[in-house]
Amino acid sequence: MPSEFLHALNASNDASSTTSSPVSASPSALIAQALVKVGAVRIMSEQPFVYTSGWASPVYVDTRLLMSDVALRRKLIDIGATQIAELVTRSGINAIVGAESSGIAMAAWLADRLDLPLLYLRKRAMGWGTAARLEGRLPADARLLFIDDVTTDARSKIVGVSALRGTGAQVEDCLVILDYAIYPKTQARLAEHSLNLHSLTNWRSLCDALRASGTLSSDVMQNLAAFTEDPVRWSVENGGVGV
Ligand SMILES: O=P(O)(O)OC[C@H]1O[C@H](OP(=O)(O)OP(=O)(O)O)[C@H](O)[C@@H]1O
Ligand SMILES: O=C(O)c1cc(=O)[nH]c(=O)[nH]1
Repeated sequence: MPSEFLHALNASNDASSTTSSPVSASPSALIAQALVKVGAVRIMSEQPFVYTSGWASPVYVDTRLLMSDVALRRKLIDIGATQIAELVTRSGINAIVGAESSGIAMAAWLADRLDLPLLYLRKRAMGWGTAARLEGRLPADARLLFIDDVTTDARSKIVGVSALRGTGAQVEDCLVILDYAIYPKTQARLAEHSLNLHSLTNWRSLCDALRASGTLSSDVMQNLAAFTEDPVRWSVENGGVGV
């Protein structure tokens, strides 16, 4: 992560920065506002962010900041639990798996709220056998919901879900806090692996929340618009990967 960035909005302990949300705001808009409010949306100043996957981007969303704000975290869990409760019942999901590292806290809170067993999936194996990346105990006839913080192109979700399926568990659903939902071929990639991606918010909702915050200059807004329009081209032109 580059050292220079500006926070998109003041941190949440600045009570004067609190803005009321319209009663009709969608869950996606509410989560986006919470991320902006907690200062989780970082916009590049000089150097682009380069994600672990190699994409260069003008934005980095640190959803982990929500962990430390009790009121916003509760709002996140309320919305997340409401959104997935029906899916859990309908699909017979009987355990939740968090992705190391940023998915674990969210997975734990949701598992607790929904009275479901919790496991987490390591990035690398520690131990032996098909469950070497998995911590916790799978229930019988495991049917899992995989939870992570963010998705760009979904490649790491597919790798994670393949590992989970290798244990014999059924996994058809994945939940993230933020799905950028602008990277090409993501839907086709998910469909090819029979994986449904559910998200609590997306980049377009975040853009709306950023715009409403009134903190970004027109140059920054233009740069974000170019990224939104073509994130692959933006990445390549700024030293990141293109596929
Ligand atoms: O490939 P995608 O599905 O689009 O998702 C991108 C993943 O990359 C990041 O995690 P990272 O590997 O940096 O791990 P972290 O959770 O430890 O930050 C991010 O938190 C997502 O988990
Ligand atoms: O893809 C990533 O690595 C990534 C992007 C982002 O905005 N936030 C994050 O935590 N990870």
